[in-house]
Amino acid sequence: MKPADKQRRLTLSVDNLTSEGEGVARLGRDVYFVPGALPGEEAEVVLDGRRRKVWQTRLLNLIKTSPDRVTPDCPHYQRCGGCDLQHLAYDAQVAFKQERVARELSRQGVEVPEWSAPIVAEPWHYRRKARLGVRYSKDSRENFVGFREASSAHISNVDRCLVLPEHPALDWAAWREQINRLDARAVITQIEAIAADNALALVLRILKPLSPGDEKKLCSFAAGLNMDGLLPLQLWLKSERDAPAQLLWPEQAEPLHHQVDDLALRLELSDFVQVNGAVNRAMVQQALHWLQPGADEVIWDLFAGHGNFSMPLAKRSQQVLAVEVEQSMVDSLAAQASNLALPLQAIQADLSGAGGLADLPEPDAVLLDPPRAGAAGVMNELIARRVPRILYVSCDAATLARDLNVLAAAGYQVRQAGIMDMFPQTHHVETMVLLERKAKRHG
Ligand SMILES: C[S@@+](CC[C@H](N)C(=O)[O-])C[C@H]1O[C@@H](n2cnc3c(N)ncnc32)[C@H](O)[C@@H]1O
Repeated sequence: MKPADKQRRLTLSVDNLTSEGEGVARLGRDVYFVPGALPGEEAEVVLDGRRRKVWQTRLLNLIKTSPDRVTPDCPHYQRCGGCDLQHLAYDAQVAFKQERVARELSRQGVEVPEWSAPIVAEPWHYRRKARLGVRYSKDSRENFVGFREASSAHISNVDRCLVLPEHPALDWAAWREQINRLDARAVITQIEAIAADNALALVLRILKPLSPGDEKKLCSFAAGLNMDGLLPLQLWLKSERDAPAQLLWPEQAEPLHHQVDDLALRLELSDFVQVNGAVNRAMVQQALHWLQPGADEVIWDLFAGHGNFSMPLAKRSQQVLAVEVEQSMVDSLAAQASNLALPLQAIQADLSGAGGLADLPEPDAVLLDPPRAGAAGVMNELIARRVPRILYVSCDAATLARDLNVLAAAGYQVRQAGIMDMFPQTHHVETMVLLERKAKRHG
């Protein structure tokens, strides 16, 4: 890009959104991405570089606005890298996500007979797990507590995050002040919040052990944040990435759990947990309803985590095999199933290949819920085993479409599909698809 281009201002008509929620405009043969602009809007922009034949731009001014535009509620919206769709009305966010997943599947030639109604819940204060960065600036002698900025690795201060639960212990301005009072103000690098159903755990990452004086200050701060009628607080310290966290306050803490399908599922601090409790509960119910696990059936739950799907499945079926790569989740899932005398076997295996599945008994149905990279490593095994029903839960529409395309080529048909708005105010979307193996025609 020539220096003169960098100054170039243009007026563009936005007619679409990228899968990341950025506006798309076309002028002649050129394509422009306009972050922050919506379809139907006319935007004055300045060019910001060219990547893979697409012009990146910076929005200067809106000449015409969309009726779907709303004023973002969060004062940190422009800088925080988190909620990138706050300028779009909530109903329109859901419609955009639905349209985007449908487009992705249809581009891969995957036919969906009918889309179920999206699963939605409260669009704010839904997030039960988040990690905030903490940084001490020697120059200004102040602490920053917040999220990483959208366009850099900087931590910008956040006072309150509107997608986290409303709780005094999640007042980051108060934490900033508190950390500034500690001798160890430069030693704390991160705060992780985990809002379970029975307690709110905050885990402070520290580079060095705290002095007894600092520990005392933190304990009395935590005690002041613990109020009747609110989730009880737990304060933990974690010194190294793989070291277990140590409880600092109170002296004893209840194990964390969250409610799914009448089960209080045990949650360890490091476990993966679906971030939106209400959407998760509805998602698990929909999965059970669509998959219809039979009492005499063998079900595989692949990428099982801490048993979000496999424990409810094990209440209904003869045998559930839950496969997960993280040994800690496998161990705690096995212990829980055994305590409740549920017919669940937890198996540690890396599913980037299908080796771990070779010795498992034939499944009547398989539920899989992989990370964003998808489940390419297990597709051939599912096809070779001629699994009759497959329920695929995905947080990435592109890898979902890729994997469904492989299953469709092997004779699977989509029976039901629907999106779940697990991450309101962001462009992220969760999708559930039920597939069945087509019966072979005879004669
Ligand atoms: C999207 S989470 C779903 C977890 C669980 N189904 C739930 O609903 O909470 C994906 C899970 O896959 C696990 N995972 C990631 N890569 C894996 C791999 N290569 N093999 C097996 N499990 C893997 C992660 O540890 C995580 O628990």
